[in-house]
Amino acid sequence: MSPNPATPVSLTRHLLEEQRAGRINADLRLLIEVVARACKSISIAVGKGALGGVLGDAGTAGEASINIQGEAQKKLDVLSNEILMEANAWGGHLAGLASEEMDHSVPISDAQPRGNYLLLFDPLDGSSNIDVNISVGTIFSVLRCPDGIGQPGDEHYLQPGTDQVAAGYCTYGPSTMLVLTIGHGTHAFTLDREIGSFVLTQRGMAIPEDTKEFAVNMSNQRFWEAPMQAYVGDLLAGKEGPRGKDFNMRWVASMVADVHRILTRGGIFSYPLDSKCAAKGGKLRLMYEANPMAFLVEQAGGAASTGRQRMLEVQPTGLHQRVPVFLGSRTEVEAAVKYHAEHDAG
Ligand SMILES: O=P(O)(O)OC[C@H]1O[C@](O)(COP(=O)(O)O)[C@@H](O)[C@@H]1O
Ligand SMILES: [Mg+2]
Ligand SMILES: [Mg+2]
Repeated sequence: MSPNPATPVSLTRHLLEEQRAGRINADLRLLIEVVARACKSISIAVGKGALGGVLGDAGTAGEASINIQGEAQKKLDVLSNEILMEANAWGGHLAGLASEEMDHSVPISDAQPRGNYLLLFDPLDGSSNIDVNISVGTIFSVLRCPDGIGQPGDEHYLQPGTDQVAAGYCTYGPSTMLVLTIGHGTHAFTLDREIGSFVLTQRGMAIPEDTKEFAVNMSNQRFWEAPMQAYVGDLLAGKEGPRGKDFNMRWVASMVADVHRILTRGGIFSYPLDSKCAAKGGKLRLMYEANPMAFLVEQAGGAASTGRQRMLEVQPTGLHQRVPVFLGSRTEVEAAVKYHAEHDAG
């Protein structure tokens, strides 16, 4: 439902209304505001592109800088991480944070009393698209810090996605948009560059149940498991095939952009297990990519799965754990899961 443009609702006002309704407390509201402010700074850096000297690989003297994922970091990966770290360094509402770009979580040491929340983020999603001016983004997830512990360690972040108290992403595209849930629907805010604040532009996003659009990196097809081969084979067979309808395909290779399209008009996004990434458990990360996106999608009436389990019920075993991902329009995710279940049942 599009809000009344005559009375724009800023993110601050929206969160205050949520607080008055008892759906969020002041600490969590403040945390989300701080993350949103950091995303505004990242949006400015991304928008400058070559003029800001932010394109290209991090690292010096031809020496690539490799993160814990074994991936060469981009300058914007590092800069976005620093912006989020600095914005949250004063602590207050936060006990600790963890990032795709850092090996271990970082406790907010000098925050007295210690904050109640843990923040996880993918500071720059879609890194392979940075240098070619295609939409990229930031993804974040918020958990409660367990009571009765001193400074949180990596083990305290290993909570299932159902325990998230907030999740969101910011996409840096033609416009900068923040999409957010605190467990009461999924809402979209557009950055009004003139006034410098996020304004509510879509309240209660709703993913259509059915879809004719799928998103997957088809170049990995020969490495997929048999059920995934069969599932996509039937999509490609179109209306002459067992699915009885034609499907279109999209792949931006920025998860934020592909998921934003799905939250806006439906579809299914998948990054399945394949023989190239099987040893790692998948390509995408559970804690700061799959879980926050799954929370947003479910709150918009969609579904999210590993292909074999509801994403939000996966018990995490590692901060940078990877999982297969299927999310989007409910009936289509259920169809993909059914191919895996039938295969596994022999
Ligand atoms: O290069 P591929 O195989 O198409 O993978 C693209 C996927 O990898 C990612 O770029 C991984 O995220 P990062 O850029 O944060 O590492 C996703 O955004 C995207 O969906
Ligand atoms: Mg990512
Ligand atoms: Mg990233």
